[in-house]
Amino acid sequence: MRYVGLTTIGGNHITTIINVQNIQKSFKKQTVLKDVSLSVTEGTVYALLGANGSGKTTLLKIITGLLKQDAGITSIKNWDANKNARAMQQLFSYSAQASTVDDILTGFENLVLIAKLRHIQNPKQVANDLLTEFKLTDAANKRAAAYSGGMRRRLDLAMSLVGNPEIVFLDEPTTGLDPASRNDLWDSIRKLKKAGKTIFLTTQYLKEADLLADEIGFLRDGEIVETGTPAQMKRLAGPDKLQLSFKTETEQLQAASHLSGFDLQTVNDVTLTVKLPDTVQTVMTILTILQGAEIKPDSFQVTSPTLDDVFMQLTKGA
Ligand SMILES: Nc1ncnc2c1ncn2[C@@H]1O[C@H](COP(=O)(O)OP(=O)(O)OP(=O)(O)O)[C@@H](O)[C@H]1O
Repeated sequence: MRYVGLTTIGGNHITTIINVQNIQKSFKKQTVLKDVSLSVTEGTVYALLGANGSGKTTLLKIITGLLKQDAGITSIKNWDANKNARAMQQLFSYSAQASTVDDILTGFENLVLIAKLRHIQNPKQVANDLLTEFKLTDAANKRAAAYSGGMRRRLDLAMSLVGNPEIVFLDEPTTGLDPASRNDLWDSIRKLKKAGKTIFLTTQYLKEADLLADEIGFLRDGEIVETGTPAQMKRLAGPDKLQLSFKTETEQLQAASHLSGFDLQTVNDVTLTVKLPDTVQTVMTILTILQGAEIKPDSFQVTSPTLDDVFMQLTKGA
């Protein structure tokens, strides 16, 4: 087996498994990808973060050989998508935004069908194992049409794992899911990583990238404008904030004077925000100070930086 970019750090081999160099792609006159380069290390999770229409799906399709680039090179384990498509496709699964689940079939039948199409031995056993793994055993014999959005996405992911691929590509795996289903899917993705798989996912959610990824690439205006670990990205976006609302302006002013040692901003006559260098600890300290001063906020909430905040930071830096 050939590898790209094999290096050794402290006795451990670090292997670049996905390599993308200077990719360009336009649709007619619209340039979608100007010049995209990235690499993904074997056994890690890479999150490609970007807004609607930034070109995430286009890049994913190019890396997986579903779409041809205008210029540049991509490879998976040194197989070039345009020259070695068949060999390369054995290595990965691709879970697109549009589900491949067949509504007329049950969850079990969907999995068996895929296993048979891929000439997997013992398709029923494979289907049952995946149903267990993705907590779908109780719904195994229900038609997929009756599945919730979260169950359907889990089934879709299970189907993509038939054949045990080394690399899993997921295009916006949790878009449209409710928070509970999103959490379930995140758990499934973490398990895949623990099982040693390399995962390349696209997302619009900074939080998703933060929770799952080892490395994040931020795609904007056809380029990766920032790359880094979740911690580095979050530093770029700024800290969490505590928003405190009071019943009266007097209370707000009193609170502000007691909290003068913090990084405060006045939103309006009754609302303050406080930057939180260490979210939990700082919130506890602030509430303790207010309690000591007998000032009770009318309401409070912690907000985390959003993709918009990262955008704003990156725009500032541009
Ligand atoms: N086959 C195509 N023909 C013409 N334009 C296309 C085609 N595929 C994508 N585009 C355009 O390329 C741009 C990027 O689309 P893409 O689907 O890659 O973005 P995305 O970041 O995945 O967006 P989303 O988060 O909405 O899925 C969009 O403006 C889209 O309309």
